[in-house]
Amino acid sequence: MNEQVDVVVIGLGPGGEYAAGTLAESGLEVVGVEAELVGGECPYWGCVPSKMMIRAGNTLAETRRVSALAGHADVSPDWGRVADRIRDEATDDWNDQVAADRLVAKGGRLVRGRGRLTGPRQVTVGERVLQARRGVVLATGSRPRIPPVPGLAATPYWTNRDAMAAKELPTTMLVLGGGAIGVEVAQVFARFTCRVTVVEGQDRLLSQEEPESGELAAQALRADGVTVLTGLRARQVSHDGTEFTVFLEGRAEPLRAERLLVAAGRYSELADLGVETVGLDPAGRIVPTDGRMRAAEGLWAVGDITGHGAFTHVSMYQAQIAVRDILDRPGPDADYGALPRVTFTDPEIAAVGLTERQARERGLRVRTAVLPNSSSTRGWIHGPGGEGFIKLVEDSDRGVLVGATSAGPAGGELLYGLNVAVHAEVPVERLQNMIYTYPMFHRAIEPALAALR
Ligand SMILES: Cc1cc2nc3c(=O)[nH]c(=O)nc-3n(C[C@H](O)[C@H](O)[C@H](O)COP(=O)(O)OP(=O)(O)OC[C@H]3O[C@@H](n4cnc5c(N)ncnc54)[C@H](O)[C@@H]3O)c2cc1C
Ligand SMILES: NC(=O)c1ccc[n+]([C@@H]2O[C@H](COP(=O)([O-])OP(=O)(O)OC[C@H]3O[C@@H](n4cnc5c(N)ncnc54)[C@H](O)[C@@H]3O)[C@@H](O)[C@H]2O)c1
Repeated sequence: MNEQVDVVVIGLGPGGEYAAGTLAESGLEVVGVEAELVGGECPYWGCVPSKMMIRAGNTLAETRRVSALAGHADVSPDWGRVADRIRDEATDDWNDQVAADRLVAKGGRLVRGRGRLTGPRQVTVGERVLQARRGVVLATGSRPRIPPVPGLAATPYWTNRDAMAAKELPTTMLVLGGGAIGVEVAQVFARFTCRVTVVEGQDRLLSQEEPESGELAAQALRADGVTVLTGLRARQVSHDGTEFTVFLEGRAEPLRAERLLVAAGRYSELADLGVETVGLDPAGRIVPTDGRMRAAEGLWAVGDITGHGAFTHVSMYQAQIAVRDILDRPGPDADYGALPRVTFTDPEIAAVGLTERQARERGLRVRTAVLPNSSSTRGWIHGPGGEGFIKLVEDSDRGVLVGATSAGPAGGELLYGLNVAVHAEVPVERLQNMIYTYPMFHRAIEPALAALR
């Protein structure tokens, strides 16, 4: 069956769904192709359920601080409440009808199935061949990377999908990987009394971020009873029907646990997308794009597949740019200089732009400052749970911030001001002469600016 349409969007995660819906609303004939659930990883197995868990875990942690601040509270964690809320409020029990209807209400058409490029501006889904007059948007996201550890593939390991859908928590869990997923899930599960061990191959948690961020994450996890092992890799994994046994390099004693969560990064599979039919490398790790998200003639790519940061906000930002380009509307090219990200541990660890190391590697002349929250009035008032810091990275030749980290109880929200400063290249001298509200956590930015060395 051959059909002519204006645009075909393959993959309806956050970026694809936005692009398909917006293009359809603008009057184009749009087909969205989705192999699983409309909405993608974020609402069903990613951001939304994980943040719902974290909200619950943080509530428990806060009540445990009552004794230090306000009296006495007895808390009995109940994972059932969290699992129910994820089923009822977040995922509709992993049913995407509402999202599918939303696309149709905007004028789009949904084709369920796995799409692949079969030539320029052409997508095939099963027997159906869709010819897209304007072009195709590729938004097929990413999947968990399973490291090639001997034995691992044959075991019933968990990925983020199993962790997000868990109706009951295991009593013990090993987490392979101390990145964003590893630390967020480890802390929540520990707060619901699961005994968790995180094994991270690099010498610190959150290894892409500032060293201070990794240290803070490790401190926070340890305070919740998590065992944190860094600089160690698994060399053999097995499962005996009940329990996992994991041998680590350089250690004779194995680790054992009821569950093993693999959180060792994600990858995009291009081999089955037919990208070679439009001149792209099917063995590539990402789809390279220009500033307008163009990947080839009549092809745009957005989201995790572009390799510019596996975040929902990146996918949606890119989708906005691709939509503008498809509709021939003016607007700036994609700019990743002020890419914000937040790891939702308690305390939240947020960052924008370059780390100190990245800035130095780019040959910038760098001044930095690190200020602990405890040195600010608000940090001191907050007491337990107020741990964190502000770190600033300045390109001293230009006198602007090129990176910043804000960690603390509101670290993610506080990042917004720093995000604007980095994005808009606000001169440090101007930042030093504005009024900072007393006694907010963000007030620590003022002395941090003064401490740049
Ligand atoms: C546990 C977890 C927590 C996260 N938390 C956050 C967070 O707090 N904040 C944040 O910004 N990001 C977070 N992320 C990352 C975020 O979920 C992803 O960056 C985002 O979902 C990527 O969007 P995307 O548009 O690239 O597509 P995806 O969400 O990856 O969706 C791609 C869609 O394409 C479909 N598809 C794939 N191949 C085909 C095909 N051939 N044909 C048809 N359909 C296809 C898939 O079924 C899927 O629905 C988290 C991720 C995880 C796993
Ligand atoms: N709050 C958020 O925005 C949020 C939350 C979760 C996930 N995400 C996104 O999803 C992506 C995937 O998350 P992730 O945590 O799986 O990946 P990640 O890339 O953030 O971290 C993976 C970690 O696993 C380690 N690792 C890899 N192989 C290993 C091995 N064999 N043994 C031990 N450690 C190993 C890596 O060194 C790395 O630190 C993130 O990069 C992020 O973009 C975002």
